[in-house]
Amino acid sequence: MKYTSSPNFTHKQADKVGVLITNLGTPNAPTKQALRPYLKEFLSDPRVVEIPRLLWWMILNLVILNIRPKRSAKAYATVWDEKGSPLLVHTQNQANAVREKLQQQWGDNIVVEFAMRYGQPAISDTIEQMLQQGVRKLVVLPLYPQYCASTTGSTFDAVAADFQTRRWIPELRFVTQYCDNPMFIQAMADKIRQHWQQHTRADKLIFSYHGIPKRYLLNGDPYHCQCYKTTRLIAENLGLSSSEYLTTFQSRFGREEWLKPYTDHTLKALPEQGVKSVQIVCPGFSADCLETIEEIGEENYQYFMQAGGERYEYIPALNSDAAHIELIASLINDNLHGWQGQSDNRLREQLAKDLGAQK
Ligand SMILES: C=CC1=C(C)c2cc3[nH]c(cc4nc(cc5[nH]c(cc1n2)c(C)c5CCC(=O)O)C(CCC(=O)O)=C4C)c(C)c3C=C
Ligand SMILES: [Fe+2]
Ligand SMILES: [Fe+2]
Repeated sequence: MKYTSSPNFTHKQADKVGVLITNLGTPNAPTKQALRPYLKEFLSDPRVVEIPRLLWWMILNLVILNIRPKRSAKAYATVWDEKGSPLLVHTQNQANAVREKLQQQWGDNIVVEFAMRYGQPAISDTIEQMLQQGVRKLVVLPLYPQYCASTTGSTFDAVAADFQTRRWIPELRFVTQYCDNPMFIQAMADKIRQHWQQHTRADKLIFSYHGIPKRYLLNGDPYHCQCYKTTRLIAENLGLSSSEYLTTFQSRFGREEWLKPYTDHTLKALPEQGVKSVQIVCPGFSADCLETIEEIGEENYQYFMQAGGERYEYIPALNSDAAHIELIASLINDNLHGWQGQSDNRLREQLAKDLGAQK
């Protein structure tokens, strides 16, 4: 059979609304053996590395996958704890909290799950599980505040690839970005204010976002623009003047030029310019992960201090903060219009009765 069917379907089954929260994904363990398949899946995605396939296949398989797994495993080992990868743990906690909140509001006709674009739990397995529970309307919310083809676009590809295999696809709503959502901006600004209250302010506030190749921006990706918009709105909310903050881009991969200014270069240069204390915040990451805990919290801390810096603080991601859960629930509620009512289910119940009566 070309298309998968819906074997458990009965006419009596109530239609459910599904909410699928996604993030990037993480290896199963901080080991070379676990890093290899994870990096292979991630870096084979043509949305992530836009290089002619044959050339990239050779570079990836003959060079990168022989070097990077060991190096990355070492980095992951520094952030891993007894519960596992921070990204997985935070995403799981976010989904649990959002589920509790939305089910209080809408009852158990709403199904909330999370999945990862790469690794587990996989998007297609999770969609399958949700459809088995009777989900006929699906909201997908990738937890990337700024749209990027490599992350958000790729998540859409994974959902679409799953649908291509199905006979009966659900209704779909897909959130592409929330870089300027007032609740997001407020939550980020409040997080920074709370940090200031506990630690006082530093000379500069640095907004560091994950980079992408500059070529993607020149080819029309809105990510760079949306990162700057997020920074501007948070800075306005905090009443900062332009000399009090900077936007930078971290986590370069490969040799080509990425979005500038680079976070590491900036931090190495600031002490010489008289900036001895900095606070770093990463509004592109909805959960703390390797790139914030290790790269910003440890690696870049070393660069700044070794260059003559005196004080360096990382302000954590929103993770499962109450304001973040409120924001996520609100983004979902914005996408439930016309879906939350009981009318569909009443119609279905009526239909089931009618069919019963015909027998
Ligand atoms: C937040 C948005 C992200 C963008 C944009 C992004 C682009 C991007 N990333 C790579 C390569 C790697 N990224 C890695 C880790 C990683 N990346 C993001 C987010 C974005 N990436 C997150 C949240 C994480 C952390 C995952 C975790 O498990 O904690 C890695 C793996 C680690 C390593 O080996 O360094 C790679 C590789 C590219 C090429 C890219 C291009 C657009
Ligand atoms: Fe990345
Ligand atoms: Fe990194």
